[in-house]
Amino acid sequence: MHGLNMLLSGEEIKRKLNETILIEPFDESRINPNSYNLTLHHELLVYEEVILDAATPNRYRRLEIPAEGITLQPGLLYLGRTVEHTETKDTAPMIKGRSSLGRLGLFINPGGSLGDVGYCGTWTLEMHCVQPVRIYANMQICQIYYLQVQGECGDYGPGKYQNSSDIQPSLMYRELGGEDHDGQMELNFDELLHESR
Ligand SMILES: O=c1ccn([C@H]2C[C@H](O)[C@@H](COP(=O)(O)OP(=O)(O)OP(=O)(O)O)O2)c(=O)[nH]1
Repeated sequence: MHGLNMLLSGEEIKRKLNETILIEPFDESRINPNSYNLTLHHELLVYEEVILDAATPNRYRRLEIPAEGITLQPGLLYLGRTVEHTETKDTAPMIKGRSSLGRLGLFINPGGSLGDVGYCGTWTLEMHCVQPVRIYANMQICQIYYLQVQGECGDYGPGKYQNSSDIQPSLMYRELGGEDHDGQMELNFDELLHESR
């Protein structure tokens, strides 16, 4: 008989891999005693609004993390994503920023983020820092861990973030009656600058 809210060990994550847990790509060296380290994709989004409005799409700019890294600035929210696509069939996945980065004042999904049983996709990461801090693409940024769930779960299939493969800004506006069609506009300053030359 399993206890409530049991946390899967690293060994159990490996046993369930490709059965009820998918982590793609998977690297055995990133298994921890009771979690697995996920890595940072090379793109970030930063909102370009003076005030973020929960009820409408907000414009954003896309940044590429160069090989030499990028310095994050305090006072801005950076959205990133994991390189890895994950899926679970019968456990609730959670992600949590690594303590090694918390110790640099870089907060990733503060408080940890609870995923849904049945979520398939890459994870959108919410990051902000206390002091300017340099980060690099492909660094091991957060941990995913798995909780066993008591009782039946509904289907997350139609969830609004299901099958994310890009960084996904907030879709809260859909709940608040905001229009989809005026677009969560992506601002391509670099392209505009090129065109005006
Ligand atoms: O920081 C996070 C938290 C969650 N997720 C994924 C996994 C989760 O299963 C899904 C939905 O997350 P959550 O349930 O927290 O979002 P919501 O705002 O309640 O949306 P929904 O109504 O679709 O559940 O998004 C992320 O990518 N990043």
